[in-house]
Amino acid sequence: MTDIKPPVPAISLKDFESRKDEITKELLEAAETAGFFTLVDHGISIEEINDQFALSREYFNLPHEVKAKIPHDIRNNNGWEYKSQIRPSTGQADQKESFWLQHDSKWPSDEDLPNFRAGTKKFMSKCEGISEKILACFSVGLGFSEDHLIKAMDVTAPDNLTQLRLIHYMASENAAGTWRAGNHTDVGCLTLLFQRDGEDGLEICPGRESHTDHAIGDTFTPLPAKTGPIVVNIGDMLMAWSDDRLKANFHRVRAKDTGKSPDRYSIAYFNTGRKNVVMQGPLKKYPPITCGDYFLGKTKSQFGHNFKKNQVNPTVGTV
Ligand SMILES: O=C(O)CCC(=O)C(=O)O
Ligand SMILES: [Fe+2]
Repeated sequence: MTDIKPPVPAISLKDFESRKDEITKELLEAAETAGFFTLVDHGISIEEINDQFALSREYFNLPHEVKAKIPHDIRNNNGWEYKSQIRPSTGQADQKESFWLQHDSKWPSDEDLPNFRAGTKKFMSKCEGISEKILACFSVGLGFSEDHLIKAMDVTAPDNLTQLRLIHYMASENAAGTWRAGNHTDVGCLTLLFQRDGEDGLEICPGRESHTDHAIGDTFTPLPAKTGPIVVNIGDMLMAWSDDRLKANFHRVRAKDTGKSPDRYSIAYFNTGRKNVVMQGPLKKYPPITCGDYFLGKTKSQFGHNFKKNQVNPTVGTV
């Protein structure tokens, strides 16, 4: 098998403190162009990643009635959803199930799923540590104080909106005409995505950013799935917050048009500004808006509430 080189830069976080300036440069360059990069030497071991995927698989293997004890709640976007997310770009439900979590959201009991809560929270903390490093670099790069974006996404604050999302795309056959995840940009600030060897399907579209349209008909490039490197991308909120300097680019997940596609599991950690924090870029390109208004407005449109195809957010771009 040929080893396909990922079409985005791999950025090492090794010796972060002493190499911060150099890393900041690399992160900015990637975020201002592809809007995607991978992180290596980030401090989460392959074993820790595999352990979290094992917990995720155990969760999705539960009977539907058990998962339905914590249904997706549009008010806070937490809980379990099954084939219910409609992307404005496709008008169809994504062929997947997912479980959205926050530290203080509803969790499956230890009787239903032993060790899930403790293990997953530990994983979330690891994601927080990595996110803080990247957010510190972006803060400085954008001309804010180093802790500007970190404070705005502080997961210990009661109004925090940052979430972990476990995702399971079911195995399929001859999937032409369906989408595992239709073209979209992420709503929040900074997404950390974990994938597993052999479970390809993610495709990205550098140069096609959220404030244009849905990238329909554009050429997407596969980003092969690998256990270890973290795929990172910029979301709409950080694009607006940076006066469009950092790009929230389109991506999607596909199964094979013909033949079998195995199950795909992915884990996304979505850093999002806190509900009551007012976001505005250093150049004030857009009017100030609270992260809560921005985020909930966009999220609702994807779960059948206030859904309008090609809806345009008055502040910035498409949803
Ligand atoms: O599963 C993936 O690889 C991508 C998921 C994604 O893009 C999302 O949930 O926003
Ligand atoms: Fe996404």
